[in-house]
Amino acid sequence: MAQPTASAGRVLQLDAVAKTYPTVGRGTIRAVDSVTAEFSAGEFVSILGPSGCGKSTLMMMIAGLLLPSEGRIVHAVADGDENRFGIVFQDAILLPWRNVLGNVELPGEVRKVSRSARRQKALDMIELVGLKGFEDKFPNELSGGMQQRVAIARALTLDPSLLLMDEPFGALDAMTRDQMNLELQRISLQTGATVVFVTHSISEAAFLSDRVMVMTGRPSTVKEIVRIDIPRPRPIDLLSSDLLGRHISHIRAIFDEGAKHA
Ligand SMILES: Nc1ncnc2c1ncn2[C@@H]1O[C@H](COP(=O)(O)OP(=O)(O)OP(=O)(O)O)[C@@H](O)[C@H]1O
Repeated sequence: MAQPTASAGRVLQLDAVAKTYPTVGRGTIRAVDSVTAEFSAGEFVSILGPSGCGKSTLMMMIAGLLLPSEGRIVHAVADGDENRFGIVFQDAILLPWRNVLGNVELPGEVRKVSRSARRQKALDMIELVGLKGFEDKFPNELSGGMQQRVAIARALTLDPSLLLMDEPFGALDAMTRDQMNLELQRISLQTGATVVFVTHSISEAAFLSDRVMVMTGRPSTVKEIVRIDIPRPRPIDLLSSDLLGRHISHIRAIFDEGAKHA
């Protein structure tokens, strides 16, 4: 039977997606409730919501790692294209016994990409994330920010059309986080990948995104989608500008209202 495809120009559609978890002896937990949204090619969209509202659950469903209880998720890419996602989590989750090059080459190895092709791609991605010269280092020789760069390089190595990032910079200090935001902006524009980015940080979401999906408290649904109509790339000092400040205040008001929904 033919699979449904996303409408023209869309790489991803969520139609009334919901998730209810069973629990042991305590009934069920409704984590996500009727989320409907569309994502266009090359867009950077943040999912912003209070702690525990169901952001990771939504992300896992988009990645196909968890089935929705209701609704449907439609990807525009051909069915069976296993390279469509790159995923980056809060922890870099690198293999400690492999060096940077070995970690970045791993997805190519798993997919049986030829040795020379996967090595060249890994070297290109290592350069893209600013780690040229660190190919032989092991994870324990790298800072948290550098480890996350390796995780991003690894996620990009199969040319995903969709990059899913679940609080990738949540564990980093503020200055490293600003720097990583700039790097991610550059990388996303350079690769043209659609990025879906989960964060708790209103300013990070506003700075990086074309659109910010503000979620309510649990069960999480879309409170409002805010468009940030400032051309990308954006300089880091935009963070202290009135222009972005107005967007941040607007999002904060929606966020505070949505959190009460819990
Ligand atoms: N496998 C599971 N079984 C039962 N409940 C779960 C499961 N996974 C998540 N939950 C519950 O679903 C709710 C949403 O969890 P989720 O991790 O998606 O939220 P989140 O917004 O990503 O949280 P955080 O902001 O803390 O990262 C939480 O109440 C959580 O306890």
